[in-house]
Amino acid sequence: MDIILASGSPRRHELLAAAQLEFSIMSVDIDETPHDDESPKDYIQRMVTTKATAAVAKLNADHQNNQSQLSTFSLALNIPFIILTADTIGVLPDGKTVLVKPTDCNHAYSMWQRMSDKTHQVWTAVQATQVILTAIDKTNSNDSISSVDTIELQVIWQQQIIERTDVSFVPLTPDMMANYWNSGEPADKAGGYGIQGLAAAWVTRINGSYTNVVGLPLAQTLALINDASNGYNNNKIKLIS
Ligand SMILES: Cc1cn([C@H]2C[C@H](O)[C@@H](COP(=O)(O)OP(=O)(O)OP(=O)(O)O)O2)c(=O)[nH]c1=O
Repeated sequence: MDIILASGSPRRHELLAAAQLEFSIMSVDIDETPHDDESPKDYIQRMVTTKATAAVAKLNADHQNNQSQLSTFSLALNIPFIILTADTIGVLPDGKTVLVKPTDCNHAYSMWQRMSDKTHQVWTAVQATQVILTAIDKTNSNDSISSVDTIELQVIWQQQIIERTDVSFVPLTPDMMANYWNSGEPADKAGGYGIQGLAAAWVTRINGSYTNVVGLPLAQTLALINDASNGYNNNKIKLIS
């Protein structure tokens, strides 16, 4: 089943490629600001759902404007495919504080000081959204002239997983934090660090999936993709709308 990874994360591209899966890539741009007092679970589920909705809307809009990425993805009518979206956050030991990408140096320092010499968690949510390209009859019942059928993506199934990994840090000194910020690596990463990069020196141990920390729990994502493919093939999936 064709897969579109709706993500701008180079780490996610690399991880899915490591699974030797064929997939296409598109990016979506959404507001990732957490709501006040939003729980980590509510936030991360909202993120992957919003990214999936934005991806479907972008593909439909491009198609309507005849700039169809659908043709780019050579998607066929009535053949389902999967849109994968993901979101990674840090969660402090209080179980409530969400750690996203740092807005600036001070924000990074404030997160790191609360992670220093402690164990936090990294959560990644992944959503598989199965869509199908269908011809929609837009006949207007108020007049006898039916408009030309249009082709639209319809969601027929979606499922989310959330994977959690414990990550323990060494005590962080001001020099360690300053040097790391100046490396430029923290800017585009949840919690302001990359375990696969220079921050590997900060990690004493993890408990759980390593790829989940990097941004895509690979074994679990492959199981989700299989669920979607097998579900459709075994006619377990009914059209949602
Ligand atoms: C904790 C951690 C996060 N990250 C990255 C993974 C994600 O790319 C990023 C979390 O931000 P996300 O918003 O999850 O992802 P993104 O904005 O990079 O990409 P998109 O929303 O388009 O899918 O942090 C690492 O690379 N290494 C790490 O150790």
